[in-house]
This record gives sequence, C-alpha cells and structure tokens, in this order.
Amino acid sequence: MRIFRDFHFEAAHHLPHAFPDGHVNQRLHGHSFRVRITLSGAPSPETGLIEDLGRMMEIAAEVREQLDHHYLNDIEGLEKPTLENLSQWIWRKLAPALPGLYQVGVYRDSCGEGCDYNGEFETEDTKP
Ligand SMILES: Nc1nc2c(c(=O)[nH]1)N=C([C@H](O)[C@H](O)COP(=O)(O)OP(=O)(O)OP(=O)(O)O)CN2
Ligand SMILES: [Zn+2]
Repeated sequence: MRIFRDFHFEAAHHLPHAFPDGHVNQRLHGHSFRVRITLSGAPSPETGLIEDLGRMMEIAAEVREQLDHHYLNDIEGLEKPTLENLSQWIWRKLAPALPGLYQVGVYRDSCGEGCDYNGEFETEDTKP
C-alpha cells in the first residue's frame, strides 16, 4: 500500500552540460515543478496510518524551501539540474527522515515531462 503527497516549486536553471553550444537549453530559463513523494508500508493497527501526511508535508517543506525561486545550478549537488538529478537530490534529502520512502517523482506538468526515482543506483560509491 502506498500514500503520496505532492508539492510544487518554481525555479530557474540551464543545462550547459547536456546540450550543444547555442541550444536553447543552454540559456537561463524557468519551470514550474511538481514533486510527488510516495511512501510504501502497512497501516499501523493502532492509528490506521502508514505515516501522517501532515508530517510528510512538514519534511517536504524544508526541501521545497531550498528549491523554490532558486537558481538550481547554484545548489550544492545540483550543478547539473536535470529532472533525473533533481529526483535523486530530493531522495537523498528525504530518505533519512522518511522511513518507507518508495518513490520521488519530479514532473513538469505543463510539458508532460517527469522522472520517477526509486532509490536505485544509491550506493556508498555513487553518493556525492
Ligand atoms: N532527460 C531529460 N531531458 C531533458 C531535461 C531533463 O531534465 N531530463 N530537461 C530539459 C530542459 O529542462 C528543457 O528546458 C525542457 O524543455 P521543454 O521540454 O521544451 O519544456 P518547456 O520549456 O516547454 O517547459 P515549460 O515549463 O512548459 O516552459 C530538456 N531535456
Ligand atoms: Zn529547463
């Protein structure tokens, strides 16, 4: 069983590492992002909750604060701010505080794009 909570943020970035000289994605631009945090588990027999959705939002708010209305390339660990790297960055921020974290999804709904990350590739070797 899974529960999820969404939050939104606006941010600017550019992707000079991923696109050739003169490409539009080399220029500074902004997006509206939606992040979905999903936990997996069984509801507690006492409370009926896997986790309090309010607590999930409190933890997510700390991450949102670091991203919203920021220039993503300037954030430590987000120097190449693709959807892929954003979802991994958010995972690393949330995982210690959210047992049962199952997935972090980062979406740009206005253009039908997104990335779902389930913690794969996350080993001691790949951590920044
Ligand atoms: N695999 C990936 N490919 C691309 C990524 C990414 O993160 N992972 N990111 C981009 C750029 O961010 C690009 O700006 C996306 O542009 P586009 O798809 O054209 O979307 P819009 O600029 O139209 O988005 P709006 O937010 O609606 O303005 C490219 N590829
Ligand atoms: Zn972009």
